Amino acid sequence: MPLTSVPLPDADLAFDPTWLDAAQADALFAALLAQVPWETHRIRMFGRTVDSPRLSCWIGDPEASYRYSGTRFEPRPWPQVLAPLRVRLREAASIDFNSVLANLYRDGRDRMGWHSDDEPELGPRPTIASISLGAPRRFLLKRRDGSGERLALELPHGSLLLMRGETQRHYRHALPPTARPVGARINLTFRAIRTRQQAPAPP
Ligand SMILES: O=C(O)CCC(=O)C(=O)O
Ligand SMILES: [Fe+2]
Repeated sequence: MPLTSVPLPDADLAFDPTWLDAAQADALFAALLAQVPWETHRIRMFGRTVDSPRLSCWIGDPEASYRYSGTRFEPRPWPQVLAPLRVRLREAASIDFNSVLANLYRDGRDRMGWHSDDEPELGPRPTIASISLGAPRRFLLKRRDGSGERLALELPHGSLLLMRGETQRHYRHALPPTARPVGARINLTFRAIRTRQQAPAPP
């Protein structure tokens, strides 16, 4: 299926529920589960540093280090299985993604709280390409201005969601826990990090 635009005011979302076919998605899920050095990231929440309620791994080109939630992450090298995906995404989104945050939600208790992907390294209008594998989970977007504008999207195995333009500026997103018995889910959020060489000169 082609990427189709998802209507949401002042956001720019494009979605393809079957971007990867089932066989590709199955193979990728199994390879990532086995090969990625999954770890518990420490994140800052309400002034305290706590364990993130999921497993993660920051992967990228050597210069693509990233600071989020008060911690600096040096990238792990790209696993082989992600190389063709990176090429295909570059064509689909016209962006040369140099890094990816991989997340493993072990079961329905693992989750991600409300946030925007608005770190300065991402630039003012970042494109983020989010691939979901494994158990389908609900992804929520909520407008930051308190107007109540919101959207829920079910992200199935093999789907691709692009968040572009002003989406991060106007919306937060979250992956809530679920009481339903669900299996593991892997999410890959490809990002283009501005490296020191590309950063604009200070005034
Ligand atoms: O798991 C997801 O679908 C979203 C993850 C996310 O928003 C993030 O890692 O920044
Ligand atoms: Fe995010």
